[in-house]
Amino acid sequence: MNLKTAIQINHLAKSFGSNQVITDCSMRVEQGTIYGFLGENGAGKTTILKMLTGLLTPDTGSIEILGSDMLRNRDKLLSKIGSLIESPTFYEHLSSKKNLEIHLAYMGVPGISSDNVLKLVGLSNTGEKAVSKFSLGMRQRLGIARALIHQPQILILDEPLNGLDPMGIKDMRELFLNLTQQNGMTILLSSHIISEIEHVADKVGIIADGRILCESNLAQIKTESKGSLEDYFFNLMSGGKPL
Ligand SMILES: Nc1ncnc2c1ncn2[C@@H]1O[C@H](COP(=O)(O)OP(=O)(O)OP(=O)(O)O)[C@@H](O)[C@H]1O
Repeated sequence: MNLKTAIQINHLAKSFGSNQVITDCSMRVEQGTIYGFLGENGAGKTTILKMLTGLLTPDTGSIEILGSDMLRNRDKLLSKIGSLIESPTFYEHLSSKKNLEIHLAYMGVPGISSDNVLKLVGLSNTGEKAVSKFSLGMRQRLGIARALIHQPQILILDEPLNGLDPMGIKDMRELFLNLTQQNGMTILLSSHIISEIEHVADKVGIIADGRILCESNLAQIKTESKGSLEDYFFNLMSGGKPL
């Protein structure tokens, strides 16, 4: 099946001062699929996800989202993206529902009801509780809810499973699979939990020292490397050859 492209980045580079952290990175994420983005600490995952969501500007290279140039059509494209990058910030004194309603009003689109999206992420019972009293996992769930409420076509999630308990991780796995399979959403997510990427991803991209080492379908990795994604990842990190 020939799937349409949701995200295409070409030859992206980014430096902070004299430190080049992203070098000639190209990636392709197909519509309606889950792309798992793996790499060690400091490899450059967040920097790429920030460039995709307009939080950083690349020095060179291009980003196309849903067929449009991100750098030229940033505002229009941002309404089609939901994102959770690093620790989300909220209006701490307000409830989860109020936080979501403010975000939806800011996005200026109809979206889904805050009650429905809170149910999706398992936060229905938080009522009037201020976000300042939320645990790390609850904040992460609310961050995912905020990424979803305006019904984006693309979700970009940087380590969304951080702080979630085992049940929360399982719930999110099911939510991500449902969002792609039932709503046709495209999800690009980074995680250090390789087994979680293995559970949900259609395609995997691995980055090291700011360079994409490989981009392959998970099924192909499993068949051709004759092992788990974890084996493949560790082998690559120790200098093994990509597929
Ligand atoms: N604002 C910044 N100023 C200077 N250097 C930065 C900045 N942001 C990131 N870096 C550097 O860029 C490199 C890549 O960082 P990045 O956060 O993208 O990695 P990562 O793969 O997301 O890591 P982690 O898994 O630890 O979150 C690191 O060397 C980091 O120190």
